[in-house]
Amino acid sequence: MNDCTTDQIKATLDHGFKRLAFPDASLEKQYQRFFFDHYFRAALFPLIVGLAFYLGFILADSLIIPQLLDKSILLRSTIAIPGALFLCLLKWGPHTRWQYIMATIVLCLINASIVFLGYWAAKQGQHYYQSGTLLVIMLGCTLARLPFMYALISTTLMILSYGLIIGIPQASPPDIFMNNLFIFFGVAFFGLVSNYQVNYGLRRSYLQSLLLNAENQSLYQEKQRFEHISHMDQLTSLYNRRFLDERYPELWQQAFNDSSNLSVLMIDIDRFKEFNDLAGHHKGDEILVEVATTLKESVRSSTDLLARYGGEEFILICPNTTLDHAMMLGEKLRRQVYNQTIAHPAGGMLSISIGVASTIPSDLERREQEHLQKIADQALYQAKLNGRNRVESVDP
Ligand SMILES: Nc1nc2c(ncn2[C@@H]2O[C@H](COP(=O)(O)OP(=O)(O)OP(=O)(O)O)[C@@H](O)[C@H]2O)c(=O)[nH]1
Repeated sequence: MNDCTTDQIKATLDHGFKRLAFPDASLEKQYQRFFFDHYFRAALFPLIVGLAFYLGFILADSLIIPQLLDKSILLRSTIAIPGALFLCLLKWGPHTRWQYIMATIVLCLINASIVFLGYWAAKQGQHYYQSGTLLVIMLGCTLARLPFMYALISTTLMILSYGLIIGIPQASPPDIFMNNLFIFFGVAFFGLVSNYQVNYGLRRSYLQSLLLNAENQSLYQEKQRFEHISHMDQLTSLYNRRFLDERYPELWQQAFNDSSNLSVLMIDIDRFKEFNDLAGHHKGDEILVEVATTLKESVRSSTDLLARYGGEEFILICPNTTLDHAMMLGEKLRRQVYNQTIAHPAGGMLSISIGVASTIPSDLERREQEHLQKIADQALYQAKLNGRNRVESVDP
């Protein structure tokens, strides 16, 4: 993206721009690059066909001016062959204004060769060739896809060369010359107006596409933000139950594929009702956040999934973790919370109880997945029965 803000782009679109240039220099530079890569370079194929067409006129030369055929073949191939080679080089060449200058020179040389042929033919009494300039003017203004300034320069040079080569030596009768000149001016005017309009429209479309991109990007970011919010528990900033329900089957599937252990730890704050009753709900909320933060800091966030299961209960899913390791982790978490030495208003320190279950998934049944959580819940119940502030497990 450029340094230009969407507001600046909107302002440029609303107020327009003068002389086919954006007021912002970096935007202008970026557009120039876009124009060259996606518009100017894309004109190569029709231009090469145009050159082949120009070369094909040797056939007409053999009928109209057979006595000048040698000259025509030499002239046309000296211009068409290097011209085509140059156009091919454009395809891979870097973006510099020399590319436009060279394209302008090729167009002017084509025109000059036609005017010279016209000059020689006029000496033989033939004036058909002079209208060839019309085609080249149109080519320069439209198909060549030149920026307006280059189209203007090439068109001016083409008309000038016609005047110098045919007009001054009076190769054609004055009425034919004047008639042609008049038509060339008319065609140049229409061609240049259309070139200007196309270039202006192209710039507007470019700005609109930038705006659209920026809007799409901000919509995408908003979507990501909403998705993130919808997956988070507002109070504790842990994942919520909805995210757990989405992610748990994926972790199960992964463990099933790898034939590895998946462990579930159900974590519950002990005597929390009493805590709330004695210290107040607000203080209870603060403690919930504190415990959640301690748990979060103690687990591997890259692989383990820690979520608020509901109320004062948390769940930790650990992929690739055996029951022994899960028990050790549970013990570590229990100690971390206890060592925080949060005083319980009813006496003693605040603690947590943890129920652990682990299995290597043998199928993908939803019932099986829920079963592992139920077992961990039973283990938690067991920990409460055995006096709280403990870690218990039950074999699934
Ligand atoms: N402050 C606060 N309390 C909550 C929140 N969610 C649930 N609780 C409370 O947590 C308490 C849970 O109590 P119980 O399920 O009876 O369990 P307990 O008192 O912790 O007892 P044991 O689990 O047996 O140790 C209830 O009083 C709920 O109101 C919350 O978001 N904030």
